[in-house]
Amino acid sequence: MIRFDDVSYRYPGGKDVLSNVGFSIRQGEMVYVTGPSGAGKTTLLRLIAALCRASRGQIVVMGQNLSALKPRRIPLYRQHIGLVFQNFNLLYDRSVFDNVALPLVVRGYAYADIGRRTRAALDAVGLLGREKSLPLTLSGGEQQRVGIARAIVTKPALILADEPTGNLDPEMALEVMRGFQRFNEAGVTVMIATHAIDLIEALPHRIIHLEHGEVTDKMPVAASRLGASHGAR
Ligand SMILES: Nc1ncnc2c1ncn2[C@@H]1O[C@H](COP(=O)(O)OP(=O)(O)OP(=O)(O)O)[C@@H](O)[C@H]1O
Repeated sequence: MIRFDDVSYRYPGGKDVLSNVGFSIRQGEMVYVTGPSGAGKTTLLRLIAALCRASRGQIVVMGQNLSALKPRRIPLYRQHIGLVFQNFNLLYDRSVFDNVALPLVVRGYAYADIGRRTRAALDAVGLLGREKSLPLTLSGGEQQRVGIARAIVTKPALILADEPTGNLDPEMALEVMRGFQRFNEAGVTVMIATHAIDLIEALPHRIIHLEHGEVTDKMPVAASRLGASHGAR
């Protein structure tokens, strides 16, 4: 589904923020990208979403070599990807329904299809009853679930989520992570950049851990376990 071969990336005028990164992800996998602030997690997801282009190396996603992807083909490529952001990126003067329906409207779906698909996406995140609400009348966890419904409404093969629980309390964060798990169980490949090591320890996971822009075997340790080992001493 995703293959990185010796990929490096530098922002214009800067130094490498990703260096010689290599990994592959099979269709249907659920992968967390971890690492300290500035390690390159967001950059990695941006490369997969074709929001930027590798400076060196090769990235192949869903059979598409991204270095060879023509700019005019990028919107079509992105139709297969659902993007979820930390700050929800909702339109606050539009209803929950309108927010979720937006990708379908942009893509010119028929009116009846828009209603059916939007309600199915809202149902999948447990928000069917809130379609007429404005986002600000929802809790943080519910707003993030609106963002997730919008990301899945086009039935993407791949979901990329950048720190999706960063603005949520632990209970809501777990609920959101479990939602991603359910989509993964339905066959969607999911990749989530997160600091929330404690949270993902409780969930089935594969981790790609970054340090200073490099993939490393050195795994993060949950704060809860650090506490336990201090207690044992
Ligand atoms: N637009 C930009 N121009 C120049 N440098 C950038 C830009 N965006 C990010 N960087 C740098 O690239 C490095 C990796 O940033 P990135 O946002 O990918 O890290 P991250 O692991 O997602 O961090 P965080 O957990 O804080 O979100 C950082 O050193 C950052 O300062």
